[in-house]
Amino acid sequence: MWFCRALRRVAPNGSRTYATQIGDKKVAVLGAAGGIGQPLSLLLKSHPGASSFLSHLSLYDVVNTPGVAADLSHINTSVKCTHHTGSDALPAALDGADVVVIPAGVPRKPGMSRQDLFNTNASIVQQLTAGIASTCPQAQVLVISNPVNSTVPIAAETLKKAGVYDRRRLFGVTTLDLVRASCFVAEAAGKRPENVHVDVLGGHSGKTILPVLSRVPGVQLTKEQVEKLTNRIQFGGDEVVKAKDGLGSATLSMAYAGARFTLNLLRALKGESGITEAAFVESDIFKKDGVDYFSTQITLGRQGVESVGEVGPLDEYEQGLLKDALEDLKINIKAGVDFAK
Ligand SMILES: NC(=O)C1=CN([C@@H]2O[C@H](COP(=O)(O)OP(=O)(O)OC[C@H]3O[C@@H](n4cnc5c(N)ncnc54)[C@H](O)[C@@H]3O)[C@@H](O)[C@H]2O)C=CC1
Ligand SMILES: O=C([O-])CC(=O)C(=O)O
Repeated sequence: MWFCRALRRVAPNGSRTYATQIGDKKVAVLGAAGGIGQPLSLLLKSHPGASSFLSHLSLYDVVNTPGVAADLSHINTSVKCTHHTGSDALPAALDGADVVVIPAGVPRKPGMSRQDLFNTNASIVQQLTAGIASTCPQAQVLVISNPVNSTVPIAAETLKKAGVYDRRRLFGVTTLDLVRASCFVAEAAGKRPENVHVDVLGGHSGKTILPVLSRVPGVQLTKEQVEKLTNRIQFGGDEVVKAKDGLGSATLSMAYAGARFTLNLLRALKGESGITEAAFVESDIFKKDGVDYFSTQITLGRQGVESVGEVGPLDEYEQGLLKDALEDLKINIKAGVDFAK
């Protein structure tokens, strides 16, 4: 499993240890004091193998970072934690960062769509990406802030304006959709979630989320199950928003998903090969349809995106879902591009 795979070694006596290599990467978390930022930072600081590739966790927010950093710094791993509060402190937070993770912005309340967050979060992502462009233009940028289908194009346009855009270094984090899909499909099929992999393509909201349930290894589902599960995966975020009843959206599962993506990227940047994750990245697959960003499985490497995977075979039902996904994606992406211009 990803959490234990990183740099683990089995000693001759059978005990499990972690490589003693010292990490040299700096990760900046922007929005570090928030519902996602805090547990995400905890998972990065406390991961048993993290100090083998991570040396510095830089915690940035507009409020409360001293407390988060003081608290995390009492965890006995070698990852250094620093805190930076307010926009004047952004350059110091980003200085020398190899990876920047952005969970800054407002979450949904019941009755809202992710696109309803656009007015607030678009300018937050734009401002933070402009900071990245001027301070750490070579960094890998992981956008969590919603609506991801629009905030990723905003980040791309902002980096392009500054002349530092490289499609290999910008990701919209869609990992939570795959994590959820594993849970829901495993539950329906009577399997262990750890052993179920579901490809989820497209974007990160409603109908733009396209779970490929026709090719889950070792799982056969009825038509009725497929339709029910597809809807549950597409609207899984709403379940959490409803359950939290006004107190926000998914934070803990998102922190888990964000940490998984970040740690896998760090392993790839260090030179480990064959690491794949899904992410919403610039992709040529549907450019002919006016959709410049799309999530498929990608291979990660020393420069970030090494190669973008195919969509693969889809059955008739999934082809219908794809058509709907592309329609919505085109609108969401255009909204982001127009805003940034
Ligand atoms: N990509 C995905 O799968 C998911 C994305 N999200 C999104 O992540 C975002 C954050 O969610 P939560 O952590 O629950 O929200 P939150 O409100 O708990 O935390 C957000 C943090 O961002 C900070 N912030 C606001 N403006 C900022 C700025 N200009 N610079 C730096 N920090 C700033 C706030 O002070 C706060 O600490 C939301 O937009 C949410 O919709 C949530 C779950 C899953
Ligand atoms: O639903 C939301 O607003 C948060 C989110 O993106 C998710 O949980 O997938």
